[in-house]
Formats: sequence, structure tokens, C-alpha cells
Amino acid sequence: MKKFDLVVIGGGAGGMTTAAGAASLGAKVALIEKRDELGGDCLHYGCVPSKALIEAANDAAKARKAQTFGLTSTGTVDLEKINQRVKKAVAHIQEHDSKERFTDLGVDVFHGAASFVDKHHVQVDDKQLYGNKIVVAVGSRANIAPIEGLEDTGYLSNETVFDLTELPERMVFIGGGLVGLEIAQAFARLGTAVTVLEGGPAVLGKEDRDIQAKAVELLEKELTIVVNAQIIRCARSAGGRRVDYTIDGQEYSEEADQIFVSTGRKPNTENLDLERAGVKMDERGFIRVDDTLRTAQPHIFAVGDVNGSYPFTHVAGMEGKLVVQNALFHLKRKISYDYVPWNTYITPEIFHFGPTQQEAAKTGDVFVYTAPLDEVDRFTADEAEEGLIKVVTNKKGEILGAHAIGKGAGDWMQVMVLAAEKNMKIGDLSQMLYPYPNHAAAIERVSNAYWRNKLFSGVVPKVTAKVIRWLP
Ligand SMILES: Cc1cc2nc3c(=O)[nH]c(=O)nc-3n(C[C@H](O)[C@H](O)[C@H](O)COP(=O)(O)OP(=O)(O)OC[C@H]3O[C@@H](n4cnc5c(N)ncnc54)[C@H](O)[C@@H]3O)c2cc1C
Ligand SMILES: NC(=O)c1ccc[n+]([C@@H]2O[C@H](COP(=O)([O-])OP(=O)(O)OC[C@H]3O[C@@H](n4cnc5c(N)ncnc54)[C@H](O)[C@@H]3O)[C@@H](O)[C@H]2O)c1
Repeated sequence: MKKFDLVVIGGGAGGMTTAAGAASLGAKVALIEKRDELGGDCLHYGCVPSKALIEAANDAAKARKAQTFGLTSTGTVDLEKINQRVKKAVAHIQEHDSKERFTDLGVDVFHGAASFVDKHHVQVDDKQLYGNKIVVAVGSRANIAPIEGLEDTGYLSNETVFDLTELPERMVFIGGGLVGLEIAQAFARLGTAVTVLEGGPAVLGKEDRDIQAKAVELLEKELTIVVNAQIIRCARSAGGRRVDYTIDGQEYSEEADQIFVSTGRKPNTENLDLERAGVKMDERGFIRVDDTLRTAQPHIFAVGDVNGSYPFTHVAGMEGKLVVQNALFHLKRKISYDYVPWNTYITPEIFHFGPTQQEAAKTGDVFVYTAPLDEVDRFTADEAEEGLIKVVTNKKGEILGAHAIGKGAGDWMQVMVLAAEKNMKIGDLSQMLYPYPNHAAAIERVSNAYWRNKLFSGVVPKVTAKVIRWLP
């Protein structure tokens, strides 16, 4: 039997970061992945294909609009070719996440579904591996809502949608979370008539209210969003497929060629035999961890989607890095989610960092600085003026939260994370130069609003006026 300092189960974002980090420090590491390729959901069925599809859809939407800005292009869509482009992006990144890269680092890579034999032994196919420490990084998958007739009617999920070869004329999306909205808008931009049926009272409910309102206003120009929709059944119909639902007891139906289901995620913990290792799960099957990411067994850790914290690739990576230190050096470093930003890749993008205005207001006095993007020259030049930026501070001007919706916001707002981590104040952000005319000047604009409030109202202008008159 092979013995390892660290056995990592799951070769996605969390598992790969952990395995690579531990091997680079000299640990003897096994990485077990049940699929043929490493990379996990993010690479194969999540972030990468969805972002490639979004980019292609935005190109199609631009091509269709071309005449309005003096170009000619039809914007005709060939979904098979578009999905080839998506697969090319996946294949390219796969090279970086290849088995060879990990074996070169000294990691022993095993393919097969792993399960626990006991607290230190893991079974993969006919092999048993011993792990002094073990990291569970098995991720999550689509949690398909139990809807009458859905299985027989047939549906798409994030695992099958990128194999479509024909663009559907009409699509219904059940579930308006991040997965649903990003892909729904991409199809709308490719030319599909899209309806999103969301069971809850709102979409993008975690966003700042002004950002959410702007996002919904813009999305509704391209697709239909129905909230409080209680799905009762799906069925085949003469026109293709049908979804029946109620709102406040009133029954409605939506016809579609394809139904896409994005009703949340569930952890991949069923077949791991975690109870043999004494690892505890919550009622939904997510692995319980403490703030050092240890499970009920101090030598077994859980990172990424499977621990139910923040289901993002960058969080899985952050957790993996912490676990390398805690597992190999017996440390008790605590995870902090204080500086976790996320982007919603609808168009225009949403950037989210820290508490929203509404959340921060519950904890004390807050100051809010906002600017609409139509006041920032580059957005005007790009004809992308829809959007806004909002920064929430305490009374000292320290950044609590930063939120934006606008073209490329997920990139140009990144500096806000650094500013908050380094305890910079909003005023500091107007002290750096912004090469004219970049999009990040939105941040300059909002930080200038801070100085305008501080300096140019109240007593300061009265004093400076006197000084100016007094000087020769
Ligand atoms: C459509 C979509 C778009 C997304 N877009 C983004 C985005 O833009 N940005 C972002 O930050 N996040 C995004 N996410 C979320 C992101 O994909 C996840 O948060 C991330 O993949 C979690 O990484 P992980 O390592 O925990 O799990 P995964 O990446 O899922 O990796 C888990 C791995 O474990 C393997 N495995 C499972 N069970 C076993 C077993 N018993 N034995 C061996 N191996 C096993 C799986 O095959 C898989 O390869 C998106 C998700 C979806 C669905
Ligand atoms: N840009 C990104 O970083 C990105 C993109 C996609 C996904 N993700 C991650 O993946 C996670 C999962 O996303 P998701 O969209 O699958 O899940 P989610 O939990 O974010 O959204 C699921 C939605 O489906 C709705 N729903 C559930 N059951 C329903 C039903 N029967 N009928 C109608 N609506 C129903 C829920 O109310 C919810 O709004 C996200 O939380 C996010 O962290 C990130």
C-alpha cells in the first residue's frame, strides 16, 4: 500500500491548488480524480465554458448591432461553431491543468472514484492509499429540483448545455441564480427568446439594491424574468416542451424548445463513505468544517464547494492554500472570508465586494459615494454608459464595501479589494493617476465625490476664499 503525507480527493480548483502547493513544499502527495481529466467543474462545465459562451454571445449581439455604428454584419449564429470555440478555450486551459503538470511536480495522480475505508485509508479502484492527512475537495453538482415530469420531458444543465448544436428558438430557465442568469442572457444574446422562472421573490438578491435594480432593468430588455414562480410540472407538448407554474395560485404555462435547470447545487458527498472516517456533514450533505477547515477529524480537511462556504473557484483556491499550511505544518490558521469579492458575468458585469449599503447600514453610520457611469468619459466613448459604482465607507472614509455594474466592472473594480485589504481610505484612491480615458476612472470619480463632500462644502471654501483674497 502506498503511503502519502497528503491524499487529496477531487482534482478541481480546490484539490489542484492543495496538491500543487503541498508537493511544491516537498510533501508526498496523491491526487485522486474520478473523471479522465483534472480541472473540475469550473473548467469543464462551469466558469470557463460559460464565460467563453458569454463572450461569443456578446460578439453576436455586437455584430447584430453593427449597422447602428456604421459597420455591416449579419450576426448569424452557428451554435455548433460557437460551442467549438467554447471547447477550444476549455482544451487550452486543460493543458495547464494536465496530469503531466502534476506528475512533474511530484504528485501521484490516480483516476477513479475515491471512498474512505477508515480514518486514514482511501480506496480508489483496486488500490488503497494511506494518507497521514487527507483533503476532501470533491465539489458540487447541479441540484435538479424535483419537478413532476421533468425527467421525461428532458432538460439541459450546465453539464449538457455546451454540447447543443442548434440554437433553440425558445428556452425556459428554471432558477434565476448566477448559473441561470449568466447562461440565460448569453442565449438571449445569441437570438433565443428566453424566459427565466425564478421561485424566489427576486433575482440577484445578494446585490446592493441599486445595482440589482439596474441589472434587472437591463436584463429585462433582453429576456423575460418571472419571479415567485412555483413550478408545478413539465411536459412534452405539440410545440416542444411546456412548463406549468403558478404565481399567487394563478396558473401559467410557458412553451419552449429547451428547458435549462439551474436550481442550485448539491455536494458530491454521497459515495465517499465519510461515516467510515467519522467526518460529519450537515443536513444537506455539505461537510462541516471549523475555521481552520478541519472536519470532525482533525487530520481530514474539506475545501471548495463541498464545505458549503462560498461556491467560487477563487475561494476554493484560497481555502486550498490555507489547508496546505494547516495540514503540513500542524498550524491552526483561520480562514477569513472578509475580503471575498465576486463577479456576476452578465453583461454589463456586476462586481461585488463587502457589505452592500443596506447591509452596512444595519451595523452603524455609513457613508455612500456613487457615480453613474455616464459621467465617465470612456464609457461614453464606448457607448456603454449604463451602470454605476457605489462605495460604502465608515465615517473615517475606510472602505467597507464596493459595488459596481458596468462594462468590465469585474476587472476595473479589482483595485478596491487591495485598497480595503490595505486599509486605504476612499480619499486615497483619488491620489493615484488614472491614464485617460480608462474605465477605472469611475473609481476616481467616486473618490473625488468624497473630497468634494469633505473639502468643498462647509468651512474650507470660506477659509480658502479669504486666504486667496488676502494673498497679493
Ligand atoms: C455554470 C457555472 C459557472 C460558474 N462560474 C464561476 C465563475 O465565473 N467564477 C467562479 O469563481 N466560480 C464559478 N462557478 C463555481 C465554480 O465552478 C466552483 O465554485 C468551483 O468549481 C469549486 O471548485 P471545487 O474544487 O470545490 O470543485 P470542482 O471544481 O467541482 O472539483 C471537484 C472534483 O472532484 C471530483 N470528484 C468528485 N467526487 C469524487 C470522488 N469520489 N473521487 C474522486 N474525485 C471526485 C470531480 O470529478 C471534480 O473534478 C461556476 C459554476 C457553474 C456551475
Ligand atoms: N460568476 C460567478 O462567479 C458564478 C457563476 C455561476 C455560478 N457561480 C456559483 O455557483 C453557485 C450556484 O449557482 P446556481 O445558480 O446553480 O445556484 P443559486 O443557488 O445561486 O441559484 C439557484 C436559484 O434557483 C432558484 N430555485 C431553486 N429551486 C427552484 C424551483 N424549483 N423553481 C424555480 N426556481 C428555483 C433559487 O431560488 C435560486 O435563485 C453560485 O452560488 C455561485 O457561487 C458563480
